Amino acid sequence: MAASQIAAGESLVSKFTSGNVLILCGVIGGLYLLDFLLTPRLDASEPPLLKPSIPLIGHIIGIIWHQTDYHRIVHKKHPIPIASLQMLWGKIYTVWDPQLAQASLRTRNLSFGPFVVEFAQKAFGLSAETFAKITDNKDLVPDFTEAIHAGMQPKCLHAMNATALNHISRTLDKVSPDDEGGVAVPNLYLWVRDAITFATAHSLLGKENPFENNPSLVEDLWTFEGSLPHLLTKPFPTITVRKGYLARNKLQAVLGKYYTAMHDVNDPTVAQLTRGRANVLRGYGFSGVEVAQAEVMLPVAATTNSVPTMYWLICSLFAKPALVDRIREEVLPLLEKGGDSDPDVVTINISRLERECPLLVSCYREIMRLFNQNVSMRRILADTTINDGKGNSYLLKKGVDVQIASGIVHRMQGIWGDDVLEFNPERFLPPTGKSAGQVEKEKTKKNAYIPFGGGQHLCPGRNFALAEILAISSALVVGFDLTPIGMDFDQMKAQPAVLANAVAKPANDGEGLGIKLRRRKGWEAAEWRFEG
Ligand code: HEM
Repeated sequence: MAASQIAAGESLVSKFTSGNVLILCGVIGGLYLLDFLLTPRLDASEPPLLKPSIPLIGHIIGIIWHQTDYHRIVHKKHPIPIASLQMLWGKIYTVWDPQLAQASLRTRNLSFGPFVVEFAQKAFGLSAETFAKITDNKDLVPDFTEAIHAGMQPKCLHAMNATALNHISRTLDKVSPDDEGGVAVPNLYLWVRDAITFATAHSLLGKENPFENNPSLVEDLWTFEGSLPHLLTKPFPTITVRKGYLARNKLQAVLGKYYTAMHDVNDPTVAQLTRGRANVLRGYGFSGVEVAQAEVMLPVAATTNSVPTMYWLICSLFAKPALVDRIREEVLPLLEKGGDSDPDVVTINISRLERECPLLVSCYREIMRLFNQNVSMRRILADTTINDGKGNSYLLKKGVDVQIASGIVHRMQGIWGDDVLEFNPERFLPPTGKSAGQVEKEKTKKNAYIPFGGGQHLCPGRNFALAEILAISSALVVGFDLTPIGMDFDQMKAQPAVLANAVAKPANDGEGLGIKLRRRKGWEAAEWRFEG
């Protein structure tokens, strides 16, 4: 290349570069000017404003990028009880103090309803006509919420639990007593995921449930679940979220046939939760196909958090053989052998597990504390003042959104102690002392424990999840030896939870950790059954 050509090229590059630098400076300068002009003016009693490091858009980028973990990042930098985060020229409030979190969750002036509506259109791809049935009928969301609560009354809940768990017992019964070497499960997470998803779909949708004869739907369900954050945020989802979009379509199509055939109405094995929700939608003019479009979310809501919780509990228990021994001791007296006049049938009473196995329950709650990073969203319907019980109050203004992050309060060292980041199986054992100091400490912990949200939208499935997880883990602890394959039980890393889930999943869908599942001596022929 001639020297003149090189010189011409260099000058072009330097012109181009200096041009770019000028544009960049202009953009940054413009952003700062806009930021100065557009910074929201706050009332003195509103939560303090935290401006983003990139003017106007820094917090938005942070939340999209880091999802639920963004709260930890900001709170670490600004360890204050509550804040206003600037988002463009508006703001959201974010609550980090346990008492303020409880106050925000409890007041009816802060509502989840508007998010349900906004979420529905994008997540389910509803037509304008179907969406209008939701927005034109102001009572639809409250009626739907009421149907959820009615469907989770103790009698309905017991029926759901019994169906789900007896379905799971089929998975356990499949482990052959003759197979002394044990059954190799290549991926523990996928094994737990599939067993719980099938069982839950069966208990929700009854014997006609489409998953029964079409196991590939489980994969579709989790593909759809994993793509929810993208369906909500990305433009042109038919192209940009192709796999999730197709999986959702497939699920909606099979469920469309299910609801059009009115199985939810006519099959007595369908859960009241499913029937009640569909009944509300039909009452507002939804066709079977439209019910299916919205109700594609039900099996997702019922599994998305239970599955990883079950997984982390198994990993944390079986990483500590001495702990497994102690829990075994706790569970053994509750088992009844010889049900159904069959000496091999072993029955576990689920309600007794909760009452009589404090260590197992403590482990479950500890897993929930450690792996739950739920962010509850609320919109403020009227100006509201909340206080922290220590003399500080904050004004929350109508129309602003609030985020309440459990991942922060669950990991506050001042509340949980120096081992806050470790799995302490005994942390939630019933307190032994009753001194004023201990009572106060327990109260603080109770306020700082919000894995299921709270108030009107407190998770209605929490008792279903508790029963399901305690029952499966007790059968595993008593009847089986689990030996890790690949890595050890305590080596699996969690990926940060995305905003659509409360509980963190294992990295790479748990790849790298399998198990050898073997029946324990003395329990070779056991057939596991569960009752309410
Ligand atoms: C370990 C398991 C579970 C966890 C950690 C969990 C967590 C949550 C959380 C944090 C919320 C939002 C609460 C709020 O914003 O205040 C929620 C809502 C909900 N959950 Fe769960 N959940 C679990 C299991 C289940 C199960 C098994 C079901 C169904 C059988 C279920 C059904 C629902 C429904 C329908 C809602 C929406 C309630 C409403 O809008 O009023 N969840 N869950």
